[in-house]
Amino acid sequence: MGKITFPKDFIWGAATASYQIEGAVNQDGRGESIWDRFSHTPGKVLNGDTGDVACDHYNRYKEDVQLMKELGLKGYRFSVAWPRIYPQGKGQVNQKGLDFYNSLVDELLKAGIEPIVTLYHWDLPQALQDIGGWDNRDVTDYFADYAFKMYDVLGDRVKKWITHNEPWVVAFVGNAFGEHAPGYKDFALAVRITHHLLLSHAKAVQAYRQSGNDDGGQIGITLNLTPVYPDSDSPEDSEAVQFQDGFQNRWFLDPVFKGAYPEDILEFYQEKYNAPVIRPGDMELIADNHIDFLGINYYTRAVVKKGRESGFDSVEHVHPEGKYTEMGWEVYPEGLYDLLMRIHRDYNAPNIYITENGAAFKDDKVVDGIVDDQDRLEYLKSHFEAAYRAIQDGVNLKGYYVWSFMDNFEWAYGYSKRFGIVYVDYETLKRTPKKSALWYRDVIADNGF
Ligand SMILES: CO[C@H](O)c1c[n+]2c([nH]1)[C@H](O)[C@@H](O)[C@H](O)[C@H]2CO
Repeated sequence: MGKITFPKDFIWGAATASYQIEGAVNQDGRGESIWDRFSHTPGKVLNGDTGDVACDHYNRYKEDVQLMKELGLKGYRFSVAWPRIYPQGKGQVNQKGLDFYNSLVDELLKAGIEPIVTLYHWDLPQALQDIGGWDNRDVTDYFADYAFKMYDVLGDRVKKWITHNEPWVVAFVGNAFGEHAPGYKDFALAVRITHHLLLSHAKAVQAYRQSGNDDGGQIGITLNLTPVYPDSDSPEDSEAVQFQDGFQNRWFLDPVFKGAYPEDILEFYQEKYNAPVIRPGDMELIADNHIDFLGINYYTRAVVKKGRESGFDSVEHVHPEGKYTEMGWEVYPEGLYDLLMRIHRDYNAPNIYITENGAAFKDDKVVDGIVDDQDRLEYLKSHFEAAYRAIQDGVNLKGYYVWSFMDNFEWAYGYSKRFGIVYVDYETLKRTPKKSALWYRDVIADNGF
């Protein structure tokens, strides 16, 4: 592909999340989160790593924003730690927590960087988990109250909001697979939680419309969407694709855009798990609170075939020959094009932002003190090209936030996986742009490559 130039005002950014970078977990009145509890539980996180210090962004944010400015970032996606605002999840507000995010937003605006704020990126206040967490329907109201507080405090300057980051991961990885906080292995619980997450999303959108701070503002949700391909053209493999696409993608896309769960998956869940628990009015609330944009986190595709067991959910993942990242995820930029075109075609999405895309690689080659992450540079370049093709074919893609601005706490993998375009030395906490960051700086300056 020759030189490409993205649309004027395309937002080139980078993304992070509170628990993964902030550290300072006991500073300035922050309450405990489910990730504090989970990471401090032996055996849950590789090497016993925790987010206690992470990148110490809470104390180094001015330095980090300065580095973002030097790289020329147009946008920065970060999340608010709910336990910094409401240490008990509700009730007493922690002013020092509000002060931090107020100051961070001011630093970003001074640097000419537009903030896009995620309200929930997995660090639920432990006090709410102690009363059932997302399985307790009351938590949907506590989330809306927390959201309203953030709109009130930051809404005059923050004009792009994301209610949830990846409700599928929150529900299933944390409550069905047991690999994330709070660590349950109960599929029916996970299905119930998906409904409460979507309900809380709708209530947070409603709160935004009522906040009086939504003038010129936009609110959306970020979904981890994975295009699914069949291993063969057999009817069995097509059925496996139908389930996997429904389980991972349509279960969230349909309610958000069409106000109803996909019939095939709903029927399957009701029969097998007697879930979700939907009250009268719930679907109308979800249907009536439209989003202004969809955030898409894209990393890789899925290739599936019918599994050995019987049943709609009998799916086996296939791993084709090709290049893989350190997470074992196939490098498949075409999947981003196919996904964007599908969302455009099937859901007529309003504005779309890629709210996360990036890769973990070994980062073990250093030239003149700079990590020579050519593999990450090429990963990003090929995905930018796929995004560009989608824009040329009519997709309303308005921005791209690379995951991640800097190396950080990679959940159950701890600090063993590096996604950053900026290298973090965890001994000294020194930040050093990698080759990919210096290349990205030029892409941003030229609005293309
Ligand atoms: C299939 O990947 C998921 O969509 C996904 C990947 N990632 C995510 N979601 C999370 O939003 C980030 O907090 C992770 O650090 C990041 C890298 O693992």
